[in-house]
Amino acid sequence: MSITKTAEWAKLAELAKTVGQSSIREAFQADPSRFDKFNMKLNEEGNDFLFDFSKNRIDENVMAELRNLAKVANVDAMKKKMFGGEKINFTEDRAVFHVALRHQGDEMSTGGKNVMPDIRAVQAHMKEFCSEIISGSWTGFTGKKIENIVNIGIGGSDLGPLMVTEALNRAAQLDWNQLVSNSIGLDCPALKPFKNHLGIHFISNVDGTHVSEVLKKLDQETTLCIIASKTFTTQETITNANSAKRWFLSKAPESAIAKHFVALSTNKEKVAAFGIDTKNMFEFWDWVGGRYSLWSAIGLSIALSVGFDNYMQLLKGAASMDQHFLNAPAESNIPLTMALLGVWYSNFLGAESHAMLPYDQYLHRFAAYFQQGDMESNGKYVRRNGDEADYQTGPIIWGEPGTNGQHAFYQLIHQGTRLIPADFIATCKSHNNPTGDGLHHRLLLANFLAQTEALMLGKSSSEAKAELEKANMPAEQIQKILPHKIFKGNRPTNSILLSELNPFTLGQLIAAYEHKIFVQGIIWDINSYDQWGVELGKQLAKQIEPEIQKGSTTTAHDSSTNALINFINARM
Ligand SMILES: O=P(O)(O)OC[C@H]1O[C@](O)(CO)[C@@H](O)[C@@H]1O
Repeated sequence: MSITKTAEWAKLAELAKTVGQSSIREAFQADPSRFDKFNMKLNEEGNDFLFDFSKNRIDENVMAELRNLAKVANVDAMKKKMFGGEKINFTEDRAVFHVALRHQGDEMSTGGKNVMPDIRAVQAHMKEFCSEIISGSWTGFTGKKIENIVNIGIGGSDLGPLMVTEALNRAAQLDWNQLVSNSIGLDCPALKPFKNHLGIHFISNVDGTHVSEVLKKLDQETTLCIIASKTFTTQETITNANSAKRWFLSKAPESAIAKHFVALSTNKEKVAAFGIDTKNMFEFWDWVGGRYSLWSAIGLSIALSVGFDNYMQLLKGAASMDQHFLNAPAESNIPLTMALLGVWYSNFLGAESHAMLPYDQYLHRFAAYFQQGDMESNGKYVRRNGDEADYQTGPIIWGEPGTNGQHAFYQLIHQGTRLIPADFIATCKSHNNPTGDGLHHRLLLANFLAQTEALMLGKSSSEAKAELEKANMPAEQIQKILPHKIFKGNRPTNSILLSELNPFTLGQLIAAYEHKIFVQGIIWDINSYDQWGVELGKQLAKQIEPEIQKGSTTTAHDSSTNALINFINARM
């Protein structure tokens, strides 16, 4: 039965006409303890995680009905199946078991096999390798230490490591206290740096510009290439890897490949065929989805960048969120609540997108990472039974860090015609304090807080009018300008506050969003763990590639595709 035919769905559709249209501003005025009712907190290993969802068009009734919807959709049973290693990715006949990769105990089984010994063996290999590279005991073909790491991969084999290495990029290179002679003391305590001396680079796009621009700055003697590909067949990655090999061999002998190329993959044969010694391969398994793979060997570039211990802290943070998701009751379950709010806006209030707005420059790739995480997972119209969904599924995920976004697209969130629920993410402490008195971080947080308040409150006609009158604007002018100065408000936001950004809290944050995606996929009755939708374009690209030849013409396609190919071929 379609979820839309349930009594719970019908009740929510009714509530959408009342509570869904009601004023959040008035709800706060009517209930001074609204925040207390609609926030959830975690404290793990000295790290605080606050999820405030009080600035939403909800009441207790709506939340209870949303939780009932999760119940009829069997979220709890499916959650147990995922953590139990069952093959819930039925179109690929695979378990969805990335949670095992960050498990802190000794047993997690799928298909009757405890996978923890294999996971620990790969982690031990990663640890040893990281220690050799970071300490410099691993040397290149001319005896020099490795200085630069290049991760060659795409999608899940790129975006996770890229996002996390950027997020933990705090290095101990800039001590503002020494630069600012009249420092008035640190408001923001200096936090621990994570990043070490290694340069980390990423090559993903098949555009030859990407590989060229990255490699031109590097030296073959001191560079390590990590070829990251679950399948080791992805066209972009193999093309880039071959070009990197060509670049390397222009200066080094074939025998030096073992010191400068390692592979992260599930496919031993293809790795060997590429010319990488399988001793230098870090394995993972088919039950790790590409977009959930940063917890596996795919995280090697992260471990190299911030050290193995910090990498394990990231996994530990994710594991703590796993336990919370698995065991916390629905009434205090953060990922479940994030998911239910998304369903509320997508399915009952017509929202088409969801903005992710981290007020933290280190998280500048966070939205890009979850574009794949969410949209490749839940961008599907076919239900698990093969029927077409008669409701909206995955939203469009987008976002940029604040405050930059404020000067770019927030106009549309404030006064546009669309409803855009948004997650605002910030940290209480900053890693950087250029003025010595915490000014930057206070301004950042003031903007973070002001935006969610403004989106919720809006500005009424009388408020806008009073402002204009105070500025002594002539009545005629006020009349003309007033409609443009009104903000309807009532725009929903969640606020997520971390005490600080560190490997542990980052792990928690990522895992929370992963589980949100899981819950939504269950409610929408889709398989969140396959990605057949990216196949058709790949197939056609393979067919078209040989037709792109200087001077040749084609009539094999529709008139637009033919004309485009012929236009290119005439100008190459
Ligand atoms: O790691 P691989 O096998 O090279 O795949 C890269 C990416 O390609 C996809 O299969 C499709 O975009 C992703 O799911 C995956 O993360």
